[in-house]
Amino acid sequence: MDKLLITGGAPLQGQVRASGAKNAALPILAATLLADAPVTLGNIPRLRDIRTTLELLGRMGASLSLEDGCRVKVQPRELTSFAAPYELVKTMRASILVLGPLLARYGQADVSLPGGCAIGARPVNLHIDGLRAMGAEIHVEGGYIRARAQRLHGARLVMDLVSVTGTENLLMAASLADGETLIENAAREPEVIDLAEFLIALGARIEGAGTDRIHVQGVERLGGARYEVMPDRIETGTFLVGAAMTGGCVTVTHTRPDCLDAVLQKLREAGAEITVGTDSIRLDMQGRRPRAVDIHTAPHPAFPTDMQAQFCALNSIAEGVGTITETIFENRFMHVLEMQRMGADIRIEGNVAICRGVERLTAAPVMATDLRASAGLVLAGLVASGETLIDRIYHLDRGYDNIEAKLSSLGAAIRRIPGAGTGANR
Ligand SMILES: CC(=O)N[C@H]1[C@@H](OP(=O)(O)OP(=O)(O)OC[C@H]2O[C@@H](n3ccc(=O)[nH]c3=O)[C@H](O)[C@@H]2O)O[C@H](CO)[C@@H](O)[C@@H]1O
Ligand SMILES: C=C(OP(=O)(O)O)C(=O)O
Repeated sequence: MDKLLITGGAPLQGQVRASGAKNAALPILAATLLADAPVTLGNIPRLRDIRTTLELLGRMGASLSLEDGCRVKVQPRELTSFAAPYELVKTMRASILVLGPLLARYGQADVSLPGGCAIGARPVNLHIDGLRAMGAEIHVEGGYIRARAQRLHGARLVMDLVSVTGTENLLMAASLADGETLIENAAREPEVIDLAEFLIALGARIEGAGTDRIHVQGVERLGGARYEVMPDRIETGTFLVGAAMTGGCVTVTHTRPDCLDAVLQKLREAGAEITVGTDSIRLDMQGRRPRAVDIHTAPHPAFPTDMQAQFCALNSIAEGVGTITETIFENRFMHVLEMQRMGADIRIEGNVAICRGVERLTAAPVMATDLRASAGLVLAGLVASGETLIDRIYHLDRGYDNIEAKLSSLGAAIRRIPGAGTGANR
């Protein structure tokens, strides 16, 4: 297994380009199952989850080709399999996203219960309940969701709680269902809007994406389209936090400032000077130490849980005390234990982490436990004195496009140490 070795101390300086968003690219790739004409997708990030998804769709019989590393061409073809097998999707949460499209277009799906980051129980009851309300027969047995439907029909779906992939699955299914669907208490995440815009480009009739009430009028067929995936707001935010923690100055280009309001607000509170352009964000810390901030994660447009670990890292070296309240996932403080090993003064009380900033973290061997925990540890390593060795970075490779090259280009001393049989990890 590959590891990352980071020598802390260098301020991040310069310009870095945001990649396409993992959490938009994955549902959009799943949605190509709905199209009956060629699709070309641009701005696909180079990530392990993307490769897994391409392999999954390929094994089902879909014809996909990856060009220049970031463009995917899909030719319409009848599928030969409607299964997402456990051995392939066990590492990836987003595999659940093929359920809605397979049912809506082919009337059958056998999808392994998804894996992904171990940050909580993460049930998929809302996906299943919604599809049942649209006429599907669904059994969960042997770790698989086995679903069948003649043709899905529209329904009024009231989501018990806000679910991003739940909303996305139901949105895709409703696009080809018979009649009208209303999704109430829908997720408002920008990635849901991106998926809706892609579906609309294919010919879907969707109104209200980005609000908590999405209205879909099912159509008979969906055609082809060319579409550019939105930039990754979480990757963008991660680089900005890195700049804030190291007292540096970084401009992230090819990004979407409008999707990062809550994060930018917290960075300003931490003392950063932020300049927003049309598609760029510049953060200048002018060598200052950040001030600790209070964070409360919640569905968009509130503060994203996927930025929580990075702000935990920031608070760990900030001036003062900051509390972090995690309301989305019940087990998303795994990074705290590792940061404590680096000298962070963080106490966990239920779903609140109370961080008292220390002057300096000290390097230690640490273990990445999930994707954003890994990102938090990388940021901690950038400011720790000495050499931090991060193990199990396959989590990081699921969601960050070449993070060590991008951070190196900003002046960080970071390098990958290939493990035995390497290359396969990335
Ligand atoms: C691939 C992808 O886009 N992943 C993102 C997506 O995950 P994901 O879509 O899995 O997260 P959800 O929005 O569904 O989860 C929110 C909460 O709802 C619960 N829940 C969800 C579905 C369900 O059927 N039943 C249920 O109880 C979950 O356990 C969690 O506590 O949104 C999360 C919340 O912004 C992000 O952290 C993930 O990066
Ligand atoms: C939790 C995440 O990913 P996933 O839902 O794919 O596990 C994430 O992107 O932070």
